[in-house]
Amino acid sequence: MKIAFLGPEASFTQLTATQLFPNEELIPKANILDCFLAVQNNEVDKAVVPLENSIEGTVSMTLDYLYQTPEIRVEAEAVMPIAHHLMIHPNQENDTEIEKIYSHPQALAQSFHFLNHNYPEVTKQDFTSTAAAAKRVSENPDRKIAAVANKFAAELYGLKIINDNIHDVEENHTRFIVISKSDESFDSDLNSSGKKTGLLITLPEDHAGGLHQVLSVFAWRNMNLSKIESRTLKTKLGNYFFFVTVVGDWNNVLYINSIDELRAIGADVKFLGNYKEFLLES
Ligand SMILES: O=C(O)C(=O)Cc1ccccc1
Repeated sequence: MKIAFLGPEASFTQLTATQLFPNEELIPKANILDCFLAVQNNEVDKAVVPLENSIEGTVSMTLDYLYQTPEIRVEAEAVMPIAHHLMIHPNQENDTEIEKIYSHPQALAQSFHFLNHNYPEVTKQDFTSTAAAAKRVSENPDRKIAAVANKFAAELYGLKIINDNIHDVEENHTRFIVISKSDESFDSDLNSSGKKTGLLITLPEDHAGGLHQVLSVFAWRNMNLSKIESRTLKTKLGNYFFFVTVVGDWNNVLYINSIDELRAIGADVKFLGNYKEFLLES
């Protein structure tokens, strides 16, 4: 089986994909869209992409492509502890005046206060992943640049860690999803905290109590929501869709009928799947 992931090697997504799929062929992709396209074009069977972080929140690209690619579903979630380190090329002295710091925007945001306090004048530049940033630093031994990435990236790309554990909140976790076109969910012996269901909901038309009506479909059935996030529909300022997750199995008629009731009140619903949440170790 082929599994795409947000690469290159030693990205946090690869660490996650390796734990979920230790015996499968893992294929690095340059960005999150390419992971979705690889699944859509049947180049791979599944892909692993980041969905949200406990400090920085949702990875909006992932939500957007879930919405924009109707045939793609979610097979599993995996939550992984995240530690960021600042690293430079070993040719550079430890006290080098760093001129630029590269990383994934989520990693720069998760380390914002540290970087702002210790490297206030240094330009921060977004990269497609932490590992891509580390790789770029390794390819430029003469430049005064640094990357925010994990310790495996430091090791793989031969970089020297000059500040470790620079994430602003010690408790830092990222949730990843496994996407595919399959209706089946992914199972494994890994630690799991249980099942949940992902839904994408668009409200009928703007009217008072519209969102309340949608939420009441879940409330009277005693369905517990663990996340609700609005995201722009990109049609017009002020138009949104909602990403909702419901705790538990999807095996009783009350839960199953909730989709019909949502559609009956005029909402558009995409069922992303009923899947396990796995808890990984770094
Ligand atoms: O950039 C990476 O290595 C990723 O896999 C995305 C990411 C970035 C920051 C925290 C968790 C995941």
